[in-house]
Amino acid sequence: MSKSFSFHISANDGRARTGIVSTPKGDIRTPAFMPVGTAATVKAMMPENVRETGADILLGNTYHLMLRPGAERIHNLGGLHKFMNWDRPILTDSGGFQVMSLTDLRKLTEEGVKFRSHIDGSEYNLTPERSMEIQRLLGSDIVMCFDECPALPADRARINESMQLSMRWAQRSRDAFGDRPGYALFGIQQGGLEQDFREESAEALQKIGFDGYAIGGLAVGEGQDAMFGVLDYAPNQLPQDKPRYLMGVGKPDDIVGAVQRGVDMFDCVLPSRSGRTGQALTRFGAVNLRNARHKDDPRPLDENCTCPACSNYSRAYLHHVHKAGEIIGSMLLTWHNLHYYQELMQGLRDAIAAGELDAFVAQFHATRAQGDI
Ligand SMILES: O=c1[nH]cnc2cc3nc(NCCN4CCOCC4)[nH]c3cc12
Ligand SMILES: [Zn+2]
Repeated sequence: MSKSFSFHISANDGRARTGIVSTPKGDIRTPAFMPVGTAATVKAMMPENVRETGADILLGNTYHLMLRPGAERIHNLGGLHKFMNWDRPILTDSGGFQVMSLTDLRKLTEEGVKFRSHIDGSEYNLTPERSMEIQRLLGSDIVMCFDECPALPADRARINESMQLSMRWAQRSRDAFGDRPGYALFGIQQGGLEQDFREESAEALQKIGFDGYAIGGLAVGEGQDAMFGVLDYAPNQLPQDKPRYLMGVGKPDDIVGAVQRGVDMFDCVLPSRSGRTGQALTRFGAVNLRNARHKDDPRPLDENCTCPACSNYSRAYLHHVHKAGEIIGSMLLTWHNLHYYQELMQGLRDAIAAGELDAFVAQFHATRAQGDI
């Protein structure tokens, strides 16, 4: 186990890279997908089973945990790893994005964001300094800067104003984080869909200096074409020897396209959230198990998948338990979806290492074009 935080790239294929992020809590194979453990749990999954799907790292949400059960409480109980029984790396977001997307009553100033809890209405004041303190109390291994992610569409003036604020907050986050060997602080690039603002943001972040760099401000409704348009240049604006993390992404084809463009780390609620709604994410694309066409189907969801859902149950059973609202329905499809995502990441890592990414991507799209039979 490494005592410090480091990133080693073992192979490149075009702009894509594969490697290892080493942390004192364990290694993270990249390209990596981080399951989202919002309220100290990856919903419907035991942590040992999340590990079984192949996850090296989880994401925790500062906003949710600060409201309930509280950062000081988790700290006093031994920290988030002990609290949720996950002893490998945890990345926590800074809370800013959730405040803006989950609360109505809020006030944004230079200082930070004042808001009322969506749970009990109590008032909070989240600043770069408080966000760093919360993530330290949680024991997060990779801490995210406190930033502002502007809602799109927004005019250039608004995007620039928001990016400049986020850069000032990045400096305050860096100053408040302090010197914590073994723990990492990632900066977050902003700038909307504007290449010049993103360049300016990347330069500002590099001047401050971070252990990794996230690409923020995307997956906020701009659509895949616009997102890929930004990814055609944004990863290259960031240091090539540090991890690049695309926040909130995404669907399997989003991830494949972003890996091709040089992104190393991902997080998204999609595989776990859709697992609870009866949507399976497979090699063939999305399959809605609530659809009546599965009612009498004795076949597995995917005969090539080795997850418990595909190994031991029929489509008919998955259809039944989702229609009946049985808890096992969420368990099985969440497990399958996370297993599929990790299998996709492993396939990408292997393809990059073998210099065969183009062939892998062609096969990925060809299989999806067949659709679900
Ligand atoms: O700039 C950002 N800064 C800090 N956190 C973020 C989180 C983010 N999450 C998304 N998109 C999430 C999209 N999800 C897709 C699945 O359904 C729920 C929403 N975009 C994001 C941007 C940022
Ligand atoms: Zn499966």
